[in-house]
Amino acid sequence: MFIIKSLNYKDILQIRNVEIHTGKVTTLFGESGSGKSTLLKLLNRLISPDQGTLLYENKPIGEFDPVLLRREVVMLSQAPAIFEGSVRDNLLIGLKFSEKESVTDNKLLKILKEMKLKKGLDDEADKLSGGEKQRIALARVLLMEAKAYLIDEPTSALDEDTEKRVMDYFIEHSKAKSKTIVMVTHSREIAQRYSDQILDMKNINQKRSLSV
Ligand SMILES: Nc1ncnc2c1ncn2[C@@H]1O[C@H](COP(=O)(O)OP(=O)(O)OP(=O)(O)O)[C@@H](O)[C@H]1O
Repeated sequence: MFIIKSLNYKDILQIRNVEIHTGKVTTLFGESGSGKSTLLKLLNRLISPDQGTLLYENKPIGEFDPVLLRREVVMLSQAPAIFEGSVRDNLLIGLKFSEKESVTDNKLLKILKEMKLKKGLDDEADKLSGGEKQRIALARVLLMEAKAYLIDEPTSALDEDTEKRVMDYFIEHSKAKSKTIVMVTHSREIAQRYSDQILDMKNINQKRSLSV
């Protein structure tokens, strides 16, 4: 799905050769500041490389319309965006952005259950806890049925048990539909449990690894 060669972004990231495969889980693992979020932003065309090759579906990513690209390659950033309004509004907003058909309350209730969220669809979203907001954001992304999900520490605010249940569902559901996942985590256990490929950011970022 993505091919990266000799990529350079400012003094932050240098990647010689990385391939991110369709339908697989690729995990970016590494110390704080190693460029994990920067790589996700490159894959979503929020920023562009200074040098090198970044292909999406075998075409330079710069040739894609950014809005259309972001409907296919959906990013969930570290601090989940929660808007004023109800839980329902917040779940459906991704579908609106993608200009996709809305879904029934039953489907929304089912996904809340899978996310282990005991909240009603009419509850106010900005009153939710940090971990609840993360799960709403994750559910919103899942509902979009995009081709790829770029998820940046999506469960960092959850307790271990809830994190495992939510991630089990997210990964199983996505894999069953051949979605591509690129995720950032600081948890070695999460990385090992779910990944088809783990990119050690110290190693792909050669400049940093040489200086270590
Ligand atoms: N636009 C920018 N201009 C200059 N420096 C930046 C920019 N964006 C990020 N950086 C720096 O690049 C480095 C990598 O940032 P990034 O957010 O990608 O790291 P990370 O691996 O995701 O870190 P964390 O695990 O702490 O979230 C950091 O030192 C950060 O301060």
